[in-house]
Amino acid sequence: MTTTATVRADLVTSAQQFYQLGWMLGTAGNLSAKNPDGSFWITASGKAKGRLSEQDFVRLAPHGQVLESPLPENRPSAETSIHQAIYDLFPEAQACYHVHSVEANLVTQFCEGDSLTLPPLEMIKGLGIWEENPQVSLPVFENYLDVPKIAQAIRDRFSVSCPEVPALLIRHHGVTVWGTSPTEAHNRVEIAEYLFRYIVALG
Ligand SMILES: CSC[C@@H](O)[C@@H](O)C(=O)COP(=O)(O)O
Ligand SMILES: [Zn+2]
Repeated sequence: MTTTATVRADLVTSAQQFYQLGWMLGTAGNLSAKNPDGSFWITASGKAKGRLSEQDFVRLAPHGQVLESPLPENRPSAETSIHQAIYDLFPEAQACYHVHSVEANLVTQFCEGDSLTLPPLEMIKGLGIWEENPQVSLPVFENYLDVPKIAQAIRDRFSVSCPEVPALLIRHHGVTVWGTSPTEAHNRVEIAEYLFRYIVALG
């Protein structure tokens, strides 16, 4: 059974693994996952992601009200508005993960306008695309200092046209993925990062 404690344990484990892969260095990135009551736990802002504890989170209502804060100084991630946009747009999403890798930034040079063509590799199945020779693009968003402006751009674009994959790239920043469980979101981060590494290696 999923409890609010197991949700945080999953997020701590993923953060440690992503940190070890160099995708959550310093305080970079943020992870969230929903609870059975519709609230969600999100990493508190500015925490070192390689050394998270279950205290380093905030539980929020869908509209952002703080419901629980294990440490009084905890503040929700600066990028909470992006997680909220994903949960509002995709009701099936139960977890939303955002990481910063070097490759996610290097692929910027291969973007065409506001999308990045993904290579037609078997690994694309991990993003839910079951086609032969799939022609799939990843949506790309500009990176604004004002994070709610990024969230609004995501809402505007995805409410008109659904992304082909459960992921998006913020230019010069990092990838955000979502899934129907923390495990699925974790796997999708790994798949997205594999595709970025492949694109960069291919040149
Ligand atoms: C290394 S600073 C990165 C931040 O500006 C931001 O992009 C980020 O991913 C982490 O912000 P946080 O507020 O800790 O969730
Ligand atoms: Zn970020």
